[in-house]
Amino acid sequence: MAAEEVAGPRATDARRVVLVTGANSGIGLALCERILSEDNQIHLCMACRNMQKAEAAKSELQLSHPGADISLLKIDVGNINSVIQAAQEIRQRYQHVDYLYLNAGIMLNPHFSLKAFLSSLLSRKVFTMFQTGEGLLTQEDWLTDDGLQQVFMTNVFGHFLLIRNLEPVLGQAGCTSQVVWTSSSNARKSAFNLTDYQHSQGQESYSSSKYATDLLNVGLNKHYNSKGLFSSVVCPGLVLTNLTYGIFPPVLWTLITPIMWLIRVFMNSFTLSPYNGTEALVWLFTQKPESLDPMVKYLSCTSGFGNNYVTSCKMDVDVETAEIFYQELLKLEGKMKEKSDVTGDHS
Ligand SMILES: NC(=O)C1=CN([C@@H]2O[C@H](COP(=O)(O)OP(=O)(O)OC[C@H]3O[C@@H](n4cnc5c(N)ncnc54)[C@H](OP(=O)(O)O)[C@@H]3O)[C@@H](O)[C@H]2O)C=CC1
Ligand SMILES: CC(C)=CCC[C@@H](C)[C@H]1CC[C@H]2C3=C(CC[C@]12C)[C@@]1(C)CCC(=O)[C@@H](C)[C@@H]1CC3
Repeated sequence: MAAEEVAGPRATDARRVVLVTGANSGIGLALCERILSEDNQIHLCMACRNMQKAEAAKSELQLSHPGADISLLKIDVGNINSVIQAAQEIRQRYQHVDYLYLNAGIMLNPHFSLKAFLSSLLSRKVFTMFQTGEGLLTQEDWLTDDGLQQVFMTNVFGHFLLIRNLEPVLGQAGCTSQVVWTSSSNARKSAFNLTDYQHSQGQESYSSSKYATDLLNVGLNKHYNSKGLFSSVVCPGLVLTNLTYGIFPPVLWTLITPIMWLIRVFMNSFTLSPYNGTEALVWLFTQKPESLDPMVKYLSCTSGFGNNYVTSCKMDVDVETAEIFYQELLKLEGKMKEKSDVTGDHS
């Protein structure tokens, strides 16, 4: 194992540990950069699935923050064994994880509906459409090797398993931990179904997974606040990253950038750059977790003049549904554990 992989704060070390999933690009990488600027005394753990990309991102950060204490961790949140192994590694490395940014996420092969776009453009729904993307996108989805829906596994369940397996290092007496999910304003109740929470039937797996994230946030706060673990959800706004380059190619986004700057005069959700998009995530880093509202989503916003700020909006979730969903996830966790025990798959 490389020296940097065993490095990390020990029992006597007062440095705060910040772990970010999907840290090698887009919002995750910008978040790492901004958190190091906020506090250069932290220990940053970049949790990524591709170690080559992770090394490149780490080198980039060390150029802008020489001397920063950064380590890498391999995790594929779309794979159960990888999550369990990564959690084991984290428990060995750290006594306590102070911030857990659950940011890795995917939208598989999105299809844009020009017809829906044009009809919304001429309707009263135009603002909602630009803010949430509602009705404009459908996506594909497929099964993982574990037999779960890929988008659900990556965006929701892999991260849930990570939290469950990190219990010993999250939220200890007198020492809280904060979990921050990169959710989305694209989360929609009507795209989510408790009887098909993996979204195997529909074509809006992304909306469904982000709504599931919002529900899970409520469930986690209910079950873990008393243990010192606090969870929040954030929407970074529309940000140009590899995720949005799956909708249109970069050149097309570049061509419509002046239009998007114009839209931003009327809509604060067009944050556009990863730096702007991380505003709410960085703001949460500076907040007392006990003061946060589990029923709201924190939104990164950028004004027409390019100033960043944070707002919040009440989520369309109810505690009963959140609890039922939470129990479903526990059942699924048990089922997957049983399956791996039966197959003897402990790799
Ligand atoms: N861009 C936007 O407008 C918005 C994005 N978001 C959310 O922000 C988050 C970050 O996305 P964004 O920065 O835009 O997109 P990027 O594609 O740039 O970043 C996604 C990150 O997640 C990683 N990732 C994907 N799948 C896995 C996996 N199975 N295991 C581990 N890591 C994985 C990617 O790694 P790799 O490089 O190896 O693929 C990458 O580092 C996502 O959760 C997304 O849903 C929310 C609202 C708006
Ligand atoms: C700006 C112009 C003239 C055209 C772009 C139209 C759409 C491609 C665009 C409008 C609103 C966008 C949007 C998203 C993707 C691209 C749009 C649909 C998201 C769904 C991307 C991922 C998210 O998580 C959401 C927060 C975004 C919401 C807005």
